[in-house]
Amino acid sequence: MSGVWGAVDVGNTSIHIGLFDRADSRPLPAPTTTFSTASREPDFSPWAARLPREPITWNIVSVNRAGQAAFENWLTATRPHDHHHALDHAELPLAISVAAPEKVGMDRLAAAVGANAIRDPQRPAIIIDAGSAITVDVVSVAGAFLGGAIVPGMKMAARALAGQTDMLPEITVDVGEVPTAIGADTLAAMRSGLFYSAVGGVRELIERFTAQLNGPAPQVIFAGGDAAKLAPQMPVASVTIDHLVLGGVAIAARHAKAPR
Ligand SMILES: Nc1ncnc2c1ncn2[C@@H]1O[C@H](COP(=O)(O)OP(=O)(O)O)[C@@H](O)[C@H]1O
Ligand SMILES: CC(C)(COP(=O)(O)O)[C@@H](O)C(=O)NCCC(=O)O
Ligand SMILES: [K+]
Repeated sequence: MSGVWGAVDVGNTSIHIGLFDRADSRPLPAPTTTFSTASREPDFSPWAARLPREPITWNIVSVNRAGQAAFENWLTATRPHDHHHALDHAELPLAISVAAPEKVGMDRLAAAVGANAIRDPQRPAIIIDAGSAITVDVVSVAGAFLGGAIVPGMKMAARALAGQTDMLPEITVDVGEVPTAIGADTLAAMRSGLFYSAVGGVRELIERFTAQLNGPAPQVIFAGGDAAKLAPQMPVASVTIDHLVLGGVAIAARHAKAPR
């Protein structure tokens, strides 16, 4: 058995992969190596040379079946001695207080596992995973996943504007760019609308979740490709943890009864 395990987060934009040291006993383990590739037509080859020779066991959370199949096929073809396992909600060390836990995205649940490992146990947490979609979710003071909200991500909203109009082009909202609110041309107006509607949406959801929880102030935790754009715009303090989902997967692997 190798001293590392692999964690894989298959989202709708990216496949994020991390290697974890099995001896990492921190509440939220951090990957020693990470690699990301596009979910659509992923290319794992740049990474293959960096993997140890010994067989690795991979735990996967996926919300994109084609991306998951591409990873599993690559593994079978190039690393036939490795094992892979797609985690199920029931395998997570997490109470899931919704009627249909099997329907919740495993990335949302793995992020909740990660959040539970780092939050103040006296406070609930609000988790914003700003990826293809922006999910804003809650774990209670007791650590249970309560659900949340799902919003189109900025890139998705930009594609929708371009795809469903005649005159609007497809634009990107670049990292580090804080648009002028009053856009003086089409592109500037789109940039403003995409950015501030995402900012405002997340802010409103944080406020409403906080009011509904009606207890100690929630801790706010950001993750995902657009976290760096959104977190600085919030009126509340937050932390951004890039490896929240992968770390949650590593915790699940650590808690699993059978050695993986
Ligand atoms: N280099 C990049 N490639 C693709 N998307 C990026 C990049 N940098 C930031 N993003 C933003 O991050 C989002 C995807 O985040 P990610 O966490 O990879 O998503 P998912 O978990 O859905 O796969 C995109 O919607 C886009 O706005
Ligand atoms: C909400 C999501 C699309 C987010 O996916 P992502 O942005 O990480 O690619 C994904 O978690 C999903 O498909 N969830 C299933 C439905 C649910 O969570 O209720
Ligand atoms: K997401």
